[in-house]
Amino acid sequence: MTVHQTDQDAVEPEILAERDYMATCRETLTRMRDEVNTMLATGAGEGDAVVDKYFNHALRQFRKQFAKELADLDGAPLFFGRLEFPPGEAYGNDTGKAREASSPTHPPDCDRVYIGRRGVREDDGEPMVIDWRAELSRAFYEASDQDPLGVRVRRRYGFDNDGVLTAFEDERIGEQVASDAGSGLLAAEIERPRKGPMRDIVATIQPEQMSLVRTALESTLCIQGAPGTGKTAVGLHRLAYLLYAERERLQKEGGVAVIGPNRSFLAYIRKVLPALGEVAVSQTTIDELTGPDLTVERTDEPRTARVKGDVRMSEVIRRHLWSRVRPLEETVEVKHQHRTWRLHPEELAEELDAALSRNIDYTAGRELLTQRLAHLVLRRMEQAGTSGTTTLPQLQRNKAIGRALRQMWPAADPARLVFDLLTDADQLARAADGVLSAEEQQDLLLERRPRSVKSMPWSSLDLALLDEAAALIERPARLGHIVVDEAQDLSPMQIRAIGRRVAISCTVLGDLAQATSPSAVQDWTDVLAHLDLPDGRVEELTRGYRVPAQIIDYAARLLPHIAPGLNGPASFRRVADSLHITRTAPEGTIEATLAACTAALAGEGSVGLIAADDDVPELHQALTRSGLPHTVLGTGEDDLDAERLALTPVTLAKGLEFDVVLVVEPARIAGAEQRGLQRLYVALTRAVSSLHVIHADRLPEALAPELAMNR
Ligand SMILES: Nc1ncnc2c1ncn2[C@@H]1O[C@H](COP(=O)(O)OP(=O)(O)OP(=O)(O)O)[C@@H](O)[C@H]1O
Repeated sequence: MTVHQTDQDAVEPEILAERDYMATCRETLTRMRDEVNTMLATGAGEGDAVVDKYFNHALRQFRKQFAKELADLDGAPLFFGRLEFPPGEAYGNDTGKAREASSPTHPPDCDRVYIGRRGVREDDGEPMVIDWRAELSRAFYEASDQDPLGVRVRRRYGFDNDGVLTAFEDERIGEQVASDAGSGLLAAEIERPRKGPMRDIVATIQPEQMSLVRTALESTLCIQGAPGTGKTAVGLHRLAYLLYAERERLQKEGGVAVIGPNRSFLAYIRKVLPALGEVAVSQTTIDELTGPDLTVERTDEPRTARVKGDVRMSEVIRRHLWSRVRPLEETVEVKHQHRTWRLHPEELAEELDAALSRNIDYTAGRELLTQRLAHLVLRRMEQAGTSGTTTLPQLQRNKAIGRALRQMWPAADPARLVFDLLTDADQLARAADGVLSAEEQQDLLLERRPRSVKSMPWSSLDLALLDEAAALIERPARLGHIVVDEAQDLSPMQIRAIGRRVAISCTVLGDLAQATSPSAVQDWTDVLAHLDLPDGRVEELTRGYRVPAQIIDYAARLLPHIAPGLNGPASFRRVADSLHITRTAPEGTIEATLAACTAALAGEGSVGLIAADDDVPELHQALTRSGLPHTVLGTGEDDLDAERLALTPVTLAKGLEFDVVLVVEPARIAGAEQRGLQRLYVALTRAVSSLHVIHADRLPEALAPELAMNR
């Protein structure tokens, strides 16, 4: 492998040439975007304003979207790799492009393919940069000595913090020279100081990750992986890939969505898909999905949470809803045009049975019954020769039929249904008989019944119950593909809520060792069953990229206590001096923390100060008093761009990462909840470069001081 690097004084001619080509590509991209904007402004190609109104609207929408996709993102490099093929192999021989020494893509002796975040084309349509998702780009990630895929040389570029091309590594494929090609640039990319939200990994995505990214749309994947193995990155890149490969089909099936645990997490990942050219993906939390107009105001006790999250609740809700449907014991008198038609109880029961036997959802069944009752009357009228101009819709609006329907098949409100189950022991007992034990029913009931449904303080798990009820009443709209991150914390009922919205497939990401919710599923096959996608595959990522070996080994001491069946990841990197543990006197913790923050801010990159939720206000005050600028996560906009130091309540730390992490008082984190050790494992695995643990209280046993040496 040849590595080329600029030094300050002399820039290699080849690097200069590559920079020139980058500049040309950038100019072309700007031109492409300007053209689209001009077409938008002038309405070029649009038809008549009245006759072609809808066509014009669609064309404008398409162009607006395209202009957004062509936006040049913060000067991100337009290509990050290059492949050399024998002449004619990549582009064919009749591309209309003459082979000349000066042409970057068509020199005399080869075809060169530049790989980037999006495709860039010359005015005549010739490709200048190929989208990383195109078939031609596959070889960049997969070509090996054993299977060169036609590639002679693979080049990877290195960039400085301002996105200026400063280095490249060449790898001759098929020459069987042992090398760790790309690993230098991969380590540099991982260690590049962070500021603000997560970035894409498209330049350095690894083979084991790429094979998951490129898995066909039909396949549902559950990806288990230790912290920092790239699950989130893989999920987001898979979505970008699927949108490229199957855009029309996905649009037809309702589009795509990403579901994350909370808004802080979504703020953290929000820039990855736009950087890959995908600007229109909805990113939402599980609570927003299940309770779009409601706010979570309460957390359930672990015992209650376990019952509420349990899949048996679906049966309780189903029974409760359908128990409202019942035959009428009295005759219904339908008055129409001065005559009265009588519907007797046995006829009503027959119509009800017929509607029920269709097995359709509650609202559709209700409509069907109205129709059948109206039809029954109309038939009578016809038999008597008195139907005249009477129509079915007229009879459906008849008051007596409406009243009968309200008694036999009352309209249902999901909030009311769940409210009744959680506050009325008798109604719950009827619906849960033989499904939940008496103790479980007791665990479900609220201690004090709120005055009305409107004043009910809902918990996150309640929202999944509401969603279950709502879906029985009327099926929700579906999406082509859904990516679910941090899925280890979802309850079976929450997973069902996602499953019923999936039209084609799902990518589910998580780490069972990081499960902190008492109602969480225990295993990935159960997740697939609750999604109703039993043919999905469980995959595992085992190579850790984020966390240096010393830190992950330290955190992994907790694994036997929190997830005995799981191994820690094999870390890709060791970073000298990456783990520090400081024991202070109780009155010295705040001071030591402030000193550690100051020291961390003197270096580069992001700093995460992670503490038990209850300790955050005091730390916030101390940081403010000391004049240390910081963001407190979970308090509004979660603007990770604004400050380098993020004070992070530990319950919001999942999925995030920082160059330097300070964890304050592990014992308080571990002691704050039933799965506190899992929570601590999450906190200890957020660091890219260094972890500093500060404590006055005794450390949890697995992290005992005699084992925890400073390194
Ligand atoms: N191939 C790669 N190239 C460069 N960086 C990578 C690669 N794979 C992962 N990373 C980086 O490693 C870090 C961890 O990735 P990610 O957040 O996707 O991991 P995760 O498995 O979801 O972790 P967690 O379980 O903690 O949520 C991120 O900064 C990501 O950019």
